[in-house]
Amino acid sequence: MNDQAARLRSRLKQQTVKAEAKTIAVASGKGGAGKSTFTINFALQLIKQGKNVLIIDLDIGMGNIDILLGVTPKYSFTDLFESHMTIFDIIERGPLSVSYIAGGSGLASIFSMGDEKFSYFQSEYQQLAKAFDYILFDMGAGVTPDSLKHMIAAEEVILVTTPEPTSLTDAYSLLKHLVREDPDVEVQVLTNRAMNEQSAIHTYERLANAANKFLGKKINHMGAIPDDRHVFDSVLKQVPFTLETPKCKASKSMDVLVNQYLKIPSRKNESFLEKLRRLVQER
Ligand SMILES: Nc1ncnc2c1ncn2[C@@H]1O[C@H](COP(=O)(O)OP(=O)(O)OP(=O)(O)O)[C@@H](O)[C@H]1O
Repeated sequence: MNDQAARLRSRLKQQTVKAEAKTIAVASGKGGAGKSTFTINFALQLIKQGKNVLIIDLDIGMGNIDILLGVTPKYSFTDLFESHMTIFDIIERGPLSVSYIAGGSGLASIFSMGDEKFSYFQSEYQQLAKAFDYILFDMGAGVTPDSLKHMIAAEEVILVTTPEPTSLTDAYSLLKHLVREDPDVEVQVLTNRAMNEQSAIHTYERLANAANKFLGKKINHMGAIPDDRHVFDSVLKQVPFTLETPKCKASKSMDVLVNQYLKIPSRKNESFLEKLRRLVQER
């Protein structure tokens, strides 16, 4: 066990009984909507509010959380299963000590893995859920049967879309799949790269009206992040924009968004692990 893993474990031991982490899947229909950029900056804003946050990159093969964080991951979930490392051994740390795990193919195959591996995963994940307040899954773009199950196992899906019609159409298509899989899925829409507030509201309303009319589904608006040149610049520098330019338009909107988000009461029925277990049994 390395030093970092030992420190994480000891932090866990010092904690008294604490509610389990809220597991959130951040997804988008179309690639490039800003899902990874949002995930990182959302995590950092939550950390600034005193929360412990872990990001798990599930964008297999195309994951770019590490690049955006400027971190080179040594391990991934594959090492958990193949090399029998513990979950705390494979966690990397980024800015503001944000925790990060590269998903690798290890976690993607969760719905087809054997009982022994799944049972090991459950016991390790249980520890994660006790050590963190939020666990954010950065989902890959596109839809597979396994990624859909993964998303509905999460307590909430944050659906990132831009105002572009192609992004909205793909977001609706993902929503349709999610609702088919689980009509009760909790969805928060994040409008990214909005030119102004009106455009953000219009984008959300188009999606919400279609969801209501054709799927009978109510979705929520989490908020909007404007299109901001500082976001692009921060990606080039590999420094998250909320750290690089905390006063820019996009950072200010993240402040508002996170403050509002933390006021929403959690609607927890079933934990991620409970739901995952149920979905694995149904396979
Ligand atoms: N609010 C914004 N303002 C300006 N540019 C933005 C904004 N959000 C994202 N971008 C730009 O869009 C690019 C793509 O963002 P990001 O990598 O987060 O998308 P993604 O949805 O995770 O893509 P993929 O699914 O393909 O991994 C970023 O590199 C950044 O330059």
